[in-house]
Amino acid sequence: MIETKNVTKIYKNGFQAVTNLNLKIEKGDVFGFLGPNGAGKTTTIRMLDGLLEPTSGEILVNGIDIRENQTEIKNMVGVVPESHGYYYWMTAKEYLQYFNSLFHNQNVDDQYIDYLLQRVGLYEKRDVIVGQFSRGMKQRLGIAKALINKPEIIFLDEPTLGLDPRGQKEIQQLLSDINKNEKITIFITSHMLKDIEVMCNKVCIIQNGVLVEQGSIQELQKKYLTHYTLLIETDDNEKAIDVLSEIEEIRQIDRCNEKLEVKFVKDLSEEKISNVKQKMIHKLYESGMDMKEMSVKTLSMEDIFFRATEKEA
Ligand SMILES: Nc1ncnc2c1ncn2[C@@H]1O[C@H](COP(=O)(O)OP(=O)(O)OP(=O)(O)O)[C@@H](O)[C@H]1O
Repeated sequence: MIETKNVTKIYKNGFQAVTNLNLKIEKGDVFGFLGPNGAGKTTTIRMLDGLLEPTSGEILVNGIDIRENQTEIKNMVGVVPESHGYYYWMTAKEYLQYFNSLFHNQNVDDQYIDYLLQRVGLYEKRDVIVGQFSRGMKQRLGIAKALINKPEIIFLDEPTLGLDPRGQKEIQQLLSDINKNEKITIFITSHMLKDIEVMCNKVCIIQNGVLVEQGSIQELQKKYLTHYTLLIETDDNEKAIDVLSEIEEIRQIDRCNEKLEVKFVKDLSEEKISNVKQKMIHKLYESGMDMKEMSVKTLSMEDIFFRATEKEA
């Protein structure tokens, strides 16, 4: 749906914020765009939604170069405004009516505006001025604004910034619902890695304007968790370390709070992994111990982010 080919942005002062970026966002994705401060995320999102022109490279939306058919692109894309984009003296309803009037081709009626207000949970507040809205309410209104032209994709730059945990969860839920029910593709930048983990099926990590990783969260977990690792708990973890260390397929055992992190040697087949697990249970049992808990360790988005960005730093 959106593809960038070698997109580079050099600002007027000569600073190169983005270098040869190749992104691929498919229809239906919730695409998480991550990177440390100053990595080039806002620069990229502004180029994708047409607010900033790349210095070189191409941005294709459904195969169309965004420079070639700006009106069509404008109708396909919804942008959630940054906080300073709000019109404080308008009511929520007037605000949406105003943005609707900007889309001459595709004017929708008041009923749709009411529907949108309901969709984002602001119908009861439709006649309250935006200046009196909390941050979370403004963010929800921004999402309604992005949906006014019935877009195929919406862009959000840090949608949960400054929201309390409940507000963050509400926005996560709203965006996930919009993706599933309205089938809208979502492109999101966030430093809240939990947001990304909960919502996104695909992520891209950039650093210093250069792409470091792109793929599904599962693909990245597989890539960065090089050794199959179990988290186990026994009734005597110290003794268990001695007993399990005798198993040749176990490479390392570390204490991890109440648990033990048991790392297997690399490249074991599924069958072999299953055998090793049996061997562990058996050995513990022989030594008079019980396996109280056993689970497979997976990497969090935070683990992946740190590993991906420290490699390049
Ligand atoms: N108008 C500009 N002129 C020159 N340099 C700029 C301009 N805007 C941004 N930059 C620089 O480009 C780099 C990337 O900025 P950008 O805002 O895209 O990063 P970001 O990943 O969104 O950062 P953050 O997570 O802090 O929001 C930064 O070093 C920034 O200082």
